[in-house]
Amino acid sequence: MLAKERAVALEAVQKAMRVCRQVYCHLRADDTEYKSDASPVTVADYAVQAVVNTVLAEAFPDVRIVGEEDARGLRDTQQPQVAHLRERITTLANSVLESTQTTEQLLAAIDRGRYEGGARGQHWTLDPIDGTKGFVRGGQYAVCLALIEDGQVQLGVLGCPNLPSMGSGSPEDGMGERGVLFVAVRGHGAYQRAWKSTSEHPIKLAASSHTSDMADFTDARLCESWEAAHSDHGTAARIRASLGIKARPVRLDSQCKYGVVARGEADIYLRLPTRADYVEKIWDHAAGSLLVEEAGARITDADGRPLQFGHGRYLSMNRGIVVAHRDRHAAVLEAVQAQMHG
Ligand SMILES: Nc1ncnc2c1ncn2[C@@H]1O[C@H](COP(=O)(O)O)[C@@H](O)[C@H]1OP(=O)(O)O
Ligand SMILES: [Mg+2]
Ligand SMILES: [Mg+2]
Ligand SMILES: [Mg+2]
Repeated sequence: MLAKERAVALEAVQKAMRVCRQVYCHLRADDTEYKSDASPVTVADYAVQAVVNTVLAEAFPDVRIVGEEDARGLRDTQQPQVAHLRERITTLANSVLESTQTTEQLLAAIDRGRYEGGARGQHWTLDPIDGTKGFVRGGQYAVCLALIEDGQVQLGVLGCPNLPSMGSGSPEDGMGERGVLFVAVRGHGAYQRAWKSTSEHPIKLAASSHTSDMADFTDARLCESWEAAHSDHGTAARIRASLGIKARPVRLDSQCKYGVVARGEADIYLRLPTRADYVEKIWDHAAGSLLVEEAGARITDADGRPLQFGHGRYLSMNRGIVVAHRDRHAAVLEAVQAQMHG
């Protein structure tokens, strides 16, 4: 069951987490730049994509990768900031790679992520740091790697360096031992494991239906994006009220939200469109979508359709995300549709 792909993906994400830990809360002003869509990208995003793509290419020489970042902005060495970024990326990536790579080799590795994806065959998708805003702000973030075959996610690995291990404090409050690795293989369950050593026994995960009474959502816990620009918090509040949910929402950056649903710490994840022109990217959801499915939850878009990963780099056939335990999903979706189209 994809034993080699699983082992290589875990090794790549563990190395990536070590890069993130070196930079997290130690970002320098010139470690971050802003892309044409005004979204941030840091030396860690680039270094992680270089590391993961290098590890994948060593194991699978003709590997195809749909990665969020590319090296176009890193080639004009006349720019002082570009020279700084190249130097930091090279130092960070080589601090975790087995064999030292030149800057040019690392930029070429970053650019291995330019595959366009599609409905046939096998490719990986990587968000080197999902929730870069959270990473820069000191919140949650995740390294997200998935293997897609004929448009269906078969393997997902989420590295969450700042998420508390099970039950040791809330993801929001910064207490307790931190750092977990989630892994799921289609048909073989969802697991959480320690991220530093692979020896510790993995914990099998199960999403929560939160109460046996299927009609009662009073004690349900809902998670959503920290960033109000990324998910419609107002409509989500109306949906919570219509379901009778009492608790305030847990707001977290990144695909960590899939992890807390998979391990039963949240019951519902809603991601409601804020802009008509925004299309979700496959790297923002592939790994987490399999994790929650293998933990017993159901994931659809806001129209109740399965996520479609076979249309290239974007989830162009889907709008919004609705995740809940498979026995609760229909009732949650009904409440979503009533508020979105009511
Ligand atoms: N308008 C938007 N709607 C949904 N997601 C968005 C929007 N703008 C950015 N994002 C993406 O949200 C992701 C983080 O999710 P979360 O808010 O749950 O932490 C980022 O990958 C970011 O993509 P990008 O990095 O391209 O800006
Ligand atoms: Mg980004
Ligand atoms: Mg992302
Ligand atoms: Mg990203």
